[in-house]
Parts: sequence; C-alpha cells; structure tokens
Amino acid sequence: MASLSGGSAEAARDWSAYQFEIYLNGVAGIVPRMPTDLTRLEEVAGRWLAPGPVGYVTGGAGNGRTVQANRAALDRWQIVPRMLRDVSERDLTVEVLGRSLPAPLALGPIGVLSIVHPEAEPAAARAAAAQGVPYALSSVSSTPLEQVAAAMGDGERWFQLYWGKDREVTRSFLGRAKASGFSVLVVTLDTPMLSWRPHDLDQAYLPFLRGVGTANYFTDPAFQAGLARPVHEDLNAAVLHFTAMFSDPGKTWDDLAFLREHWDGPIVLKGVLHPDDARQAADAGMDGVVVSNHGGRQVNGAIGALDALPGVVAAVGDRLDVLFDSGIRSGDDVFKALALGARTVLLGRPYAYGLGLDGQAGVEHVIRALLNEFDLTLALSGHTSATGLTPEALTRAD
Ligand SMILES: Cc1cc2nc3c(=O)[nH]c(=O)nc-3n(C[C@H](O)[C@H](O)[C@H](O)COP(=O)(O)O)c2cc1C
Ligand SMILES: O=C(O)C(=O)c1ccccc1
Repeated sequence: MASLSGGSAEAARDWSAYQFEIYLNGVAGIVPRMPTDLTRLEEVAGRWLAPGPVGYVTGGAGNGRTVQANRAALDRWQIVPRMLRDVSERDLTVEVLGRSLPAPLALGPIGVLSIVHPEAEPAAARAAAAQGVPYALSSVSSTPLEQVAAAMGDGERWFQLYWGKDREVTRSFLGRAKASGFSVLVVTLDTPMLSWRPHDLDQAYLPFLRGVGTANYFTDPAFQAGLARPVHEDLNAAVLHFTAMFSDPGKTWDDLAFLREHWDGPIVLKGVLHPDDARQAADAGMDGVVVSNHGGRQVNGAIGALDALPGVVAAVGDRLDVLFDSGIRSGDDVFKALALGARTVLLGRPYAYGLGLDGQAGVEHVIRALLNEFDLTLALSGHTSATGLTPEALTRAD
C-alpha cells in the first residue's frame, strides 16, 4: 500500500499496483464495481443517477459541439511507441507551481457535488488526499470550505475562486481559504455568466435555485452583511443575492492586481485559450494558467482545448506553468497533454461520475485507474518519466 503521508513520501507511490490488485481480487471472485475504461462512466452514471443531475454534469453549452471538439482534438493525436529503452522503473512525479506532485494530476474544481452524492465534496476531497493528488475545491461547493479542509488531513488543497462583484466577499473567501490551509488559488475566468445550456434548460434544472452550491456564501459574514435579513429568515432573497453577485462580467485584466495583493501563494488563471491572454497572465505576475474551455460548458463552437495548448505553451511556457483540462478520460489523454507541454492535468467529469456511483471509493477508483493506465502508456511507449515527454512522442492523425 502506498504511503498516505504528504510531501516527498509521495515520490514512492506505486501507480502500477491497481492492475494487480484487480486481477488478484479476481482470484477471490471479485470484479471491479465500476468500469476500468473510464470513458464508459458517463453511460453507467446515466443509468443510475437522476436525470437532472446527470444532464447537469454531462451537458455542454449549446448543442455540444465543443464537448465533441475536446474529444476530437485528443483523438487527432496519436502516440508513436518506442522500443528497447529500459522502462523497468518509471517516475510519475512532476514539479508544478513550486511543489512536487506524485503524478501529473489534480482533481479539478466541480461545484454542487451534492447533486450526485450526499457526501459531496468532502468525499471527493478525501479520495484525493488518500491518493496524494491535490483537490481543487470550487467556490460553489455544497459544503463549506472549512469542512472540506478538515476532511482532507494533510492532503494538498487548492481553492477555486469565482470572482464575484463583492470585494469584501472575495477578501473573506481568500482569508478563509488561507486559514484552512488552501495553498494555490485557481481563478476561473471563463464563467462571468452561465452559458446557454439546453440540457438544463429543457429540464428547467439549475442546482442553485434549489439552494445547492451556496454553502461558502451563506456561511460567510461578508455575504451575510449584504442581506436585509438573515439567510434562514429569507432563503429566496439569499439565493437571489447569490445569483446576482457570484460572478462579475465587468472584470478586466487590471483587476488582477487585487488578487495578487490579497493572496500570497501561487495564482493560476483557469480558462485561458488564446496565447495573448496567456501573455497577459504572465505580465500580471500569475504563476500558472489552465488551458481549458470548461469542458465545453461555456462557449459552444470554441476551439478544442488540446488544440489551444501548443500555442499557449509556445507563448508562455517558459514564464509560468501551463496546466490543462477539458476532455481527459484516460491515461493516453494525460500522455498527450503532457507531450504537448502541459505540466499537470485537471480531471473533471470522470471523478464526478465516480463519486455519484460509489462515493469516495468511486473517486479513488477513477484516480487509480487513470494513473495506472498513464503509467502503462508511458512504459509501453518507451518513456520513463512524466516530465520528459515532448511532441516527438506523438504524430498528428490527419
Ligand atoms: C458539473 C460541473 C461543475 C463544474 N463546476 C466548476 C466550478 O465550480 N468551477 C470551475 O472552475 N470549473 C467547474 N467546472 C469545470 C471543470 O473544472 C473542468 O474545467 C471541466 O469539467 C473539464 O472538462 P471535462 O469534464 O470534460 O474533463 C465544472 C464542470 C462540471 C462538469
Ligand atoms: O456548471 C459549471 O460548469 C460551473 O462551473 C458552475 C458555475 C456556477 C455554479 C456552479 C457550477
């Protein structure tokens, strides 16, 4: 069993163990509860979870063209395996944002997780901590950030900020996150408003209007100060106030100075697709960007995220850390993103399905399956280190 402690002990983690554990269980007549092909999770989740939540998680903006573009972009690259290169020992550790991670993976921010499982974010966070990968907690979590932090032990915690209209609430969130041991700030830029989402519109389903996703706000003194009456005395007014202030379409690059001033750890901007935006991030003193189109959930018709990665890496790869998400479903996807210059990937929907189907154990299954498959892809393609991959490991399929 791999070490559960933090820091450099993570370097010793053996990601190849899951495959053997599964086969050994087979001797006792036990097969995995969930698919080991993570691309099948969506279909299985669709059978077991309620239609509103499933639509919310799987859905994209518009008719789903960018959800498809994310997959098409990954499928357009193919790995060209190399032979006879001694792959007996592999090292999956990476350096990112000034820390060492045991593998090039973090759980990305996904809000409102109580719609898929009652244990919600704390269960996902415990799974991440148990596997030694960072957990990025969403601003719009179903559980207050202090409770999520408490569930994580010494697990690495990142806080995702929805940068709203109220400065005092932002300041308060940053203070609370810092006090609870969140070390990296992930600021999401691509959601100044929610996009046109037919999956949710057709079912008239929006979690916040059912009070889900407001936990950090309703427990926040600065948020409460903006209400005429306490949250519990007028829930509707509180929900409306939340929807009016949680994001701010008026923000510009100049506003980043405020965050730099109030957060002394690494700041990562999530949702960067254009090289010039990446340059502006570097100019503003940011420590990283996440090349992401929010899993195709914001701009329908937007560029597939992987298609945007090389341009951003060329523009700023030597000035800040480039992370990646949107469409990662397998170990070979991780390989491709790293080969094109990402230092680490964030996992999205697959872990939400894992949580919905089997709570913390389901999320741990997803992490272990993904990283074991990545380790095997690395080895079988003739590589031994997650940091050494270059575009030469790939070829364009078209
Ligand atoms: C149900 C759901 C909720 C999400 N909530 C947030 C959020 O609160 N903050 C955020 O920055 N991104 C959020 N995202 C986007 C993810 O962080 C990530 O960018 C996206 O899921 C990656 O695409 P993929 O799931 O196709 O891999 C959410 C995504 C989903 C599916
Ligand atoms: O649904 C999303 O993609 C998302 O990021 C979000 C935005 C606001 C509240 C909850 C989730």
